[in-house]
Amino acid sequence: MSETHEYDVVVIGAGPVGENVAQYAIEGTDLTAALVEGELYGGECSYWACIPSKALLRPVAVADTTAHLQGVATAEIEPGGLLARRDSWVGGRDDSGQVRWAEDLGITAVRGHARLVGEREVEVTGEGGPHRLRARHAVVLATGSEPVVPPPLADVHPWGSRDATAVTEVPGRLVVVGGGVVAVEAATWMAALGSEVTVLVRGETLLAGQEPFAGSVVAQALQAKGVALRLSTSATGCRRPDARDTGVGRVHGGPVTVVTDDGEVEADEVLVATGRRPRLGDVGLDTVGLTPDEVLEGRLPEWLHAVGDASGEAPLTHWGKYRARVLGDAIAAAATGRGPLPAPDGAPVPQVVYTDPQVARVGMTEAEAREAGHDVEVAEVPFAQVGGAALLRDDVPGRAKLVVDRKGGLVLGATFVGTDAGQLLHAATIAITGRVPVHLLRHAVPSFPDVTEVWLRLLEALPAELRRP
Ligand SMILES: Cc1cc2nc3c(=O)[nH]c(=O)nc-3n(C[C@H](O)[C@H](O)[C@H](O)COP(=O)(O)OP(=O)(O)OC[C@H]3O[C@@H](n4cnc5c(N)ncnc54)[C@H](O)[C@@H]3O)c2cc1C
Ligand SMILES: NC(=O)c1ccc[n+]([C@@H]2O[C@H](COP(=O)([O-])OP(=O)(O)OC[C@H]3O[C@@H](n4cnc5c(N)ncnc54)[C@H](O)[C@@H]3O)[C@@H](O)[C@H]2O)c1
Repeated sequence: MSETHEYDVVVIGAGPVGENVAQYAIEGTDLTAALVEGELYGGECSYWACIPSKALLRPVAVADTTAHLQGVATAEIEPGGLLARRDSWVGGRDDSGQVRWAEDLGITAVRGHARLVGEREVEVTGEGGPHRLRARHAVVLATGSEPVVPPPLADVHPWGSRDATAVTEVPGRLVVVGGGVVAVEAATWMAALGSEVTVLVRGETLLAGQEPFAGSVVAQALQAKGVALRLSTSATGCRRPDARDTGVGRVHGGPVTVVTDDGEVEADEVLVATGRRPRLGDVGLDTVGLTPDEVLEGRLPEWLHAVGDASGEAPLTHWGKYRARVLGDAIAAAATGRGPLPAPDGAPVPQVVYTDPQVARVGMTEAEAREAGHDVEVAEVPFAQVGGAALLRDDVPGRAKLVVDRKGGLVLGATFVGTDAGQLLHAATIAITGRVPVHLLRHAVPSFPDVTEVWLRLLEALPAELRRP
C-alpha cells in the first residue's frame, strides 16, 4: 500500500484558481495545503490561453491604431517579433517560478494526476508511483475546462485554442469554426500574422449573448482586416486525407476541406473554437457516488468543492480567482472556527474581449435585464460623440450602453465597445457591486478630455428623473 500524507486542504489543479484557493485557505493560519498539478503550475491561462493570446493581441491593436492616427507613420506587424513577444510571456513554459511562489506561501506542491478515491481521499499518479493524500477538511476541484470539438471536425486533427496561441507555423489559409471569444480573438492575431482567415459562424451574429452592436462592430473590424465572415453557416463535415500530429502550433497535415450547409471551404488548417466544458470526467467522482452534473448543480458533500472553470461558472480567470478567494476564506473559516468574511450575493461578472476594438461588458445586457423582469431604462452613446474617445483614433469606432433599473436608478449592466474599452469597465463593476445609484454617479466626475467622459454622456442620456434620489 502506498504512503498517505495528510493535509488540511487538498486542491486538485494548480491553474490560477487552484493557486488562489490554496493561498486563501491557509493564509494567516496554521493550516496546511497540498496543491496537485498534472501539467504546469499556472494552468491553461498562463501558458496556453490568456497570457499568450493577449501578448499577441496588444501589438496588433497598437499597430492598427497607428493606421488611424494622423501624424503617425503606420506601424507594421513583424510576425517573427510578434511570436517572440508571445514566447517571452510564456517563459518557455517553465513553471518553476509558480512552484516557488506556492512553496514560499507554505503550500506543498505535488506533481501528478489526481483522482478522488473515497471521501477526503485523493490518489496522485505521477513520478515515483501512485501515492495518497488525505484531506482533514476539504478537497477542492480546480481542474479547469477542456475544449468541446463537434463530431464532424474531431477526426481531422484540427487546431484547438492551444495551437492558435502557441502558433509557430502560420497556415496560409485558416478556417475558424465558432463565433465566440476564442474565434474572434484568434481571427484577429492570425490575420495579423498573415493567414487568410475565414470564420464560420452558425448563428446570425458574432459574440452572441452580448449587446447586439458588439458583434456587428467586431464583424466590421474583422472584415476591414481582410477576415471573411460567413454567418448562419454550419460546418457539417470535414475532409483531410493527410491529418497528422505534427505538434502543437504547427499545421496538422495537408489541406483540409470544411463542408458547410452552404458549400465547401478549402484551407490549410481549421481552428475549432466551439466552446469549453468543465474538466470533471477523470477526477474519480464515481468513487464518492457523484456525477459531473451534480457537481455543476452544486450538490456536493460539505468537504468537496468545485471552483473556477471546473464549477461551470463563467470561465474567466478573474472570476474564478475571485470565487477562489471567497471559497479559500470560507474553508479557512470553517476549519479554524471563525466566521467567514462577508461576500455579497450577485457580484457581477466583468469580461473584456481583446478584439480590436475591445468589447467590455459587466452585468446584464438589456435583453437579460428585461427577461429578468426589470423595468429598464437604457442609454447609448457612440464613442464618436465623446471628445475624449475621439482623440484616441481618427475613425472612432464603437459605442457604449448603460442598462439601468428605473426603480432605484441602479446600474444593472454596461457594455463598452471601442478603443481601450476595457479601461471603462471597472467603474461600472464598482457601480453595480457598490449599488451606486445614477443620481450619485453623476457626481463622480470624469477628467477632460479623457475616454472616461463616455460615462458623462451615458448618464446625460438617461431620463432626467433618474438624476433625483
Ligand atoms: C484561448 C483562451 C484565451 C483566454 N483568455 C482569457 C482572458 O483573456 N481573460 C480571462 O479572464 N480568461 C481567459 N480565458 C479563460 C481562462 O483561461 C480560464 O477561465 C482559466 O484558465 C480558468 O482557470 P482554472 O484555474 O479554473 O483552470 P485552468 O487554468 O484550466 O487550470 C486547471 C489546472 O488543473 C490541472 N488539472 C486538471 N485536472 C487535473 C487532475 N486530475 N490532476 C492534477 N491536475 C489537474 C490542469 O493541468 C490545469 O493546470 C481564455 C481561455 C482560452 C481558451
Ligand atoms: N478575453 C476573454 O475573456 C476570453 C478569451 C478567450 C476565451 N475566454 C473564455 O473561454 C471560453 C471558451 O471560449 P470559446 O470561444 O471557445 O467559447 P464561446 O462559448 O465563447 O463560443 C463558442 C462559439 O462556438 C459556437 N458553437 C458551439 N458549438 C458549435 C457547433 N457544434 N458548431 C458550430 N459552432 C458551434 C457557438 O455558437 C459560439 O459562437 C469562453 O466562454 C470565455 O469565457 C475568455
